Amino acid sequence: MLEARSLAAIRGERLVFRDVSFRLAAGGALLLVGPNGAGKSSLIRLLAGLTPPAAGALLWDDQDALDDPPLHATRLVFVGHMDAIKPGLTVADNLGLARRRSRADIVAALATVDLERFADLPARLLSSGQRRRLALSRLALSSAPLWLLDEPTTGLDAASVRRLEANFARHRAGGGMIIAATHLPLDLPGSVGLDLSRAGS
Ligand SMILES: Nc1ncnc2c1ncn2[C@@H]1O[C@H](COP(=O)(O)OP(=O)(O)OP(=O)(O)O)[C@@H](O)[C@H]1O
Repeated sequence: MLEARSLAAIRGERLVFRDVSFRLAAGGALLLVGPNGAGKSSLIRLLAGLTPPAAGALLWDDQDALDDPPLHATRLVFVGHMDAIKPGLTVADNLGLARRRSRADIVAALATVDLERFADLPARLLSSGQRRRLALSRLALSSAPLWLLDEPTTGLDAASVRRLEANFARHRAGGGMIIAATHLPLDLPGSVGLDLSRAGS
């Protein structure tokens, strides 16, 4: 169970949001919405433990989640909208970079986003939507329960969005949790919406 209690974020000198509270149980999904600048990315970074909250608390199974940042990092995968892809490496080597992975695991992860036939292509040759899919294939390499996704479907074609939605459904069926910020329609059945335009000062 992930629980946010009255979280607030300050970026620069500005209070971006305050009093953001929610609970997310195993299998749950939370959709962050709100206009540009409402603080969706700021909240995701905070939930990922990348920036501290200005106020409030984040709990994991009733314990302070941010007390032990390395432990919190093992609970989640964060796919931000900067794709963090090394253009000089092949598609497969981009996935094997952080930890040694077997070729079979890498190809299986690429297959979740229909990129396996591009495994040996330099990543710089991918289109922007394919780069996005490569970033999203990292989800399949992790067993972390919490997926934090910033604009996951930007630049994706309709078939890729549907494939991603199926991946989301599988993750949730196995007890995983999803928090996604998006401006685009995303089919996350039973998800809860959190509108950050109502959480400003
Ligand atoms: N590093 C930073 N330093 C100062 N201000 C920042 C920083 N990052 C973000 N901000 C400000 O924080 C506010 C919230 O930004 P954030 O990126 O969280 O919004 P968002 O809801 O994700 O927007 P978008 O829909 O455009 O992606 C904005 O006013 C932005 O200018």
